[in-house]
This record gives sequence, structure tokens and C-alpha cells, in this order.
Amino acid sequence: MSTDTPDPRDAPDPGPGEAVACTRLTYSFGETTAVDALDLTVREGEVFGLLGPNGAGKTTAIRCVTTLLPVSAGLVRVFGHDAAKDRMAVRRLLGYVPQQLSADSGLTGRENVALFARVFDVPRRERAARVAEALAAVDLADAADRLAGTYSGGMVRRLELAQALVSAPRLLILDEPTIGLDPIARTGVWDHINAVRAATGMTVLVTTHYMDEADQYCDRVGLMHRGRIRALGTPGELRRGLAERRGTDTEPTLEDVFRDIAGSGLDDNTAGGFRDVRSTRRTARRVG
Ligand SMILES: Nc1ncnc2c1ncn2[C@@H]1O[C@H](COP(=O)(O)OP(=O)(O)OP(=O)(O)O)[C@@H](O)[C@H]1O
Repeated sequence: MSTDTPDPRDAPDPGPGEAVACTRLTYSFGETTAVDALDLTVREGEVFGLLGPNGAGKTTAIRCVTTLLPVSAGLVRVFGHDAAKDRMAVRRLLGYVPQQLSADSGLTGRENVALFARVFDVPRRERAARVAEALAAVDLADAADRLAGTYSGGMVRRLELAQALVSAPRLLILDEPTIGLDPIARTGVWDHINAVRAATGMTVLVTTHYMDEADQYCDRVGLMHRGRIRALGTPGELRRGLAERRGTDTEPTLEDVFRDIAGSGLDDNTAGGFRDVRSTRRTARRVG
């Protein structure tokens, strides 16, 4: 690092109410820079949506926040804990629902959640009650003793939500929580996220391709493209900003905002490309 480049570790301590702070976070896979000097703040208690086309760097960024990928350049802090130096402290504060299947089809719903309760060190005497609470919070109490392999796609996603919630996280991170689900199941997943958030004040960081969901459910969104945040604000602010730039009274959609910012890059080799199809199919297969 050259002497005139400030060391991100010199950044001031996170202010009160700051859940996640990424400062010049950079992550590369060989020659590919997936996350490129990303600056991002998620405030405590908000639902923050990280939006972007395939390959924008969303998953890589949130995997750095979860500590599943090492923070090799830049700084990530979760409730003030440095993700590079204090991984266990960070892990204790968060629940993570990855894109890939995290439920075991050969176990019951209750057994799946109990497994996470053990892994996340929920005290033994509290486990049964906490598992039952997490299942009830996602409306799976009645199906708790059925094998997860018999669940519908929406139920599997809600089960994965219960797995992430059993440790009572302060920060819930979800990677494409509704991909491959039908509209009713998508609404169901969001209703449960919002109910738990209202009851606990937990912070939610979510990635999604679905601009309509982000518009409806996120307090603020960051539009990510080629490893960086290109626009940030409430969905309403971003829509109104584009209307002003265009000098029109017709309110654009969040998708219009994204197309305006990402330009032709969205149409070339990103949105709807092979990775999107593969990702959707992977999810469809696992829940089919
Ligand atoms: N394990 C890996 N090895 C090599 N390159 C990778 C790997 N994971 C991601 N990449 C590359 O890093 C870039 C960012 O990928 P990432 O998965 O973070 O994007 P994303 O916005 O989450 O996309 P998607 O919506 O498809 O999940 C892409 O160019 C991708 O091909």
C-alpha cells in the first residue's frame, strides 16, 4: 500500500446505530476483482437491500461480512467488531441464510433447527424452547416433525430462516432469499422476516435480483455493479432522483433506476445470463 493511501484501519470507530461498515473492501478471485473498494454502511434495525445483476459482487461482499471469506484488503466491522481480527465475535452476532441449500432433507424441520442451535452454541437447557420458538416464528410449528424433504419450496426457505434465527442474531444476512419461489411463497418469506424484525429490532442485510421486492420491503438499497455501490438511498429517493434527472413527472421503477446507472452492462453479459439460469435452477431443483 502506498504511503498516500489511507489505511482503512484508521477509519473512525463506527457511530452508534451502525450494524455493518465496509470501508474500501476489496476481494479478488485471481484476476477477477469481485468487490472493488466497496464502502457500505448498514444501520442498526434497518432492512438493507444489496441489489445488482449476476456477478456484481453481492455474494462475495456478504461472505466477507459473515467472515466466510477473509477480509484481505479494506475493513469490515460488524457492530464495531473487526471481521478480520475478531471472527468469532462477528459470527456470534449474525444469522446467515446462504443461496445454497442449508437444510438436510433427511432430517425433520425440528432436527434441522436443533442442529443449528447446537452449532451456534445455544445453551443446552434453552435449546428445545428456542427451536420451537424459531419454528413457530416462521409458521412451521405444525410441520416441525415432518421430514424437510417433504416441504414445499417456500417451507424450505422458511425452515432455513428458522435455522438462522435460532441463535437470536442481531444481524440477519440473506442471500437471494426468494429466488426460484412463486409470488405467494416470496410474500410469505418476507412477511416472516418482517414479523421477526418488528419483534426483535434485528438488522437485515439481503441481496436480491427482484427490484419489486426491494422497493416494497427494504428501507434502503445499494445498487451494486462491478464490485461497487453505484447508488444508495431509499427506494423512493432513488426513483425520484431519476425522475428529476429525466425531468419527468412519471415515476420510474427501481429497475429503471438500475438500468440508468448500470447502463448497457446490464444487458450484455450480466442480467439473465447463464449464471442466473443456473442459480435459479439450482434453487428450483433443491426445492422441487
Ligand atoms: N469462487 C469463485 N471463483 C472465481 N470467481 C468467482 C468465484 N465466486 C465469484 N466469482 C466471480 O466474482 C464476481 C462476483 O461474483 P458474486 O457471486 O459475488 O456476484 P453476485 O452479485 O453475488 O452474483 P449472483 O447474483 O450471480 O450470485 C463474478 O465475476 C464471479 O464470476
